[in-house]
Amino acid sequence: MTVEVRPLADGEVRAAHTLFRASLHRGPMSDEQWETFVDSFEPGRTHGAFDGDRLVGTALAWSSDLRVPGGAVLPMAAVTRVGVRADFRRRGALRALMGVQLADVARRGEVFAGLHASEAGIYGRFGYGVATRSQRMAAKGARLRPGVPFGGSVRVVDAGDKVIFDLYAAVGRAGVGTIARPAAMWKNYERAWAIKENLVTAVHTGPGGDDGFVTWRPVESEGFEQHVLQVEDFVAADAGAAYALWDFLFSLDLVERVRVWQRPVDEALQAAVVDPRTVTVEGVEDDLWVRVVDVPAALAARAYRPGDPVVVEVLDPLLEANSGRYVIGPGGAERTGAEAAVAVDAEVLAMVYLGGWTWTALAAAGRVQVRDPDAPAALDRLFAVDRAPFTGTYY
Ligand SMILES: CC(=O)SCCNC(=O)CCNC(=O)[C@H](O)C(C)(C)COP(=O)(O)OP(=O)(O)OC[C@H]1O[C@@H](n2cnc3c(N)ncnc32)[C@H](O)[C@@H]1OP(=O)(O)O
Repeated sequence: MTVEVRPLADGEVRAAHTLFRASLHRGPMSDEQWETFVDSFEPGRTHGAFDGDRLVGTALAWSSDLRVPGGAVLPMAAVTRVGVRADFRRRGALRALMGVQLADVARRGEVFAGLHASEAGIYGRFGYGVATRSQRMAAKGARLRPGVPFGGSVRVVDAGDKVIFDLYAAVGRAGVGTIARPAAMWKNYERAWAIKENLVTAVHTGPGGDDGFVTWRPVESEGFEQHVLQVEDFVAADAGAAYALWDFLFSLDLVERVRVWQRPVDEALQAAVVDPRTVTVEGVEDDLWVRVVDVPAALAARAYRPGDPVVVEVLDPLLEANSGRYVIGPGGAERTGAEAAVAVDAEVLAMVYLGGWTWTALAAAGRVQVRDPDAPAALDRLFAVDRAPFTGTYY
């Protein structure tokens, strides 16, 4: 038995979406819901896996991009809606989908693929690694300390106001690890507005104009006096805008707790509040899983800090063109015939690429083959970044 994978025609996409929803134990969309969703597929980028003429699995991609250390922005396929029929699991449908999809991403000249994983055990085998992480936080009775630098004003905008679409592109992309949000990604907002979900958005205006926004769903916890604000989206151009939005959230009436599930791991909210115990870090979790699809292009595009050059061998049996040795130094990276000081697979390369993990830590964990014991520390000097990489866009 072989599974065949091909791009789906527009008329086949609804069946694929129903299959994907079933893989998450959800029922099909109503016609009304589908109306608001149908154009969230990029033509030619939804793949189907077939057993004969029966659709057994699906995966899609959107055209996005990724900011890398040094500031370059490189094309990235945002992969999502991956699912296989319950009665066809563990028969190679996902493997076939991943193979065809990654080849398609490479053919399109996209340097990366990126996804959010439902389970952490799935995607490493296909060369995806945890490139950015985020912290999940809850605040109860929190107040910012006097002296936390922020200002400006916050306004609540009407449901359906698309001001945040352009605002994200204008102010949300400064950090390493941030990605473009193609129109299809905003469909979740449009769908929530269309079916009148209680999704509230507030925008911060700083000295230079609008520079951040936060979106939340209020959930009643114990009576109307005690709501939990579940923050879904939190975008800020800088720390001043972020603290102004935190201050606004903390100040709202009839709120028992504010929960935010994705903030940068190096945001020091506990140090910015009067009582650090009013803010709980509930977990540090994988954010974006990245697959480096074009290793020479990716290595050449990011910036490196001063230090001695190091030769790294990349082992990538799935995308064999990436395999080989690269000399990496302050001036850039290129292929070399010289002997390698370390060797890594595609998953580990993705983990260190944006600076979210150090080479020394991954070497200590047995994830880097070390041939020269000085090499991991030398690579840490080259790959160092100022801020922890953070994506903060869930899709
Ligand atoms: C980006 C996103 O959309 S994330 C959402 C992913 N989808 C889901 O979680 C929905 C529920 N799950 C499913 O639909 C399926 O079980 C999938 C997509 C996770 C896997 O599909 P399958 O067709 O069963 O995978 P396939 O048979 O190709 O397995 C390939 C390999 O992955 C492994 N694998 C598959 N699923 C899992 C899992 N959940 N955890 C760990 N390993 C897994 C298999 O054991 C196999 O390993 P091997 O290469 O060492 O033999």
